[in-house]
Amino acid sequence: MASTTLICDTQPWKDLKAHTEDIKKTHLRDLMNDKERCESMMVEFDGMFLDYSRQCATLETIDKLYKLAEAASLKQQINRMYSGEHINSTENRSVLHVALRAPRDAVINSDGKNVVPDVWNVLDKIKDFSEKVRNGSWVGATGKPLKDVIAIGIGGSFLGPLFVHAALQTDPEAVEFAKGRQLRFLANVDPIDVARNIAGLNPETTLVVVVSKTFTTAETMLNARTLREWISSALGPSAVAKHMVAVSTNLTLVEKFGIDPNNAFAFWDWVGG
Ligand SMILES: O=P(O)(O)OC[C@H]1O[C@](O)(CO)[C@@H](O)[C@@H]1O
Repeated sequence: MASTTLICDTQPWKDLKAHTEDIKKTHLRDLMNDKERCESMMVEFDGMFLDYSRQCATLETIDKLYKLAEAASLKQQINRMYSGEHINSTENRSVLHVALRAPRDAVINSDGKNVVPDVWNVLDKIKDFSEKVRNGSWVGATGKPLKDVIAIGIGGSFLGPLFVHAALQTDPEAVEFAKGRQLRFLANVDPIDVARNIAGLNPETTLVVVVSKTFTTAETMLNARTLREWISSALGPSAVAKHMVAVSTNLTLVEKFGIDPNNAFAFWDWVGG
């Protein structure tokens, strides 16, 4: 059973709080002169290098943080997450975004079912579709390859894709593949933003991706309907199946909206919205 003690009432919290007052008296420049400290605050794993030595923290701080993690039962909580327990108590569900990046042979259960094979089915489907768009074998209603993408979504359904986009902007291979293509984000209901998003784009060569966990979010659905109209008024209603795809947990609503279920990329309740 979960502890009812608030973390701020524990001794490790109080120790850390007192320690922060001490550390404020030391300038970062002096901390950086401590070679042992700096070397201990750099780690490398699998080609990734993390240097957290430029924080106002000493080895004693790290020790106190570990003690706090122990008091919070951090390891046990991580294990509960990985084993699919309903740790999101307000929504009574598992929290398994880790399953989205698990290897094919991993076993991660939610409500008694290994979710990893479903994840890989969708990842393979996304790869297959995006490769067709990239190599031009997926064509729009008038037979032209799709070169530009508008991503509709708000909140996490906007920030997640934006994060990946920002990260890849400095990757030379991604930059090369993105040449001649535009990716735009439509993340609010300001009509000026819609106008700005579609300015200079041709519906014949544009793909619209609607990202919404629920597929009911008012702002997202309004923007999705506006762009559905943009496409169908230019190319006819049947063009929607070629020019709009969705990422959602609610495949019933996706289909009702007019998006081909074959071009709907599912995810699950246990992914945070
Ligand atoms: O992905 P959805 O269901 O469209 O929701 C978008 C956003 O709206 C919220 O539900 C509420 O702002 C966020 O949690 C979420 O990121």
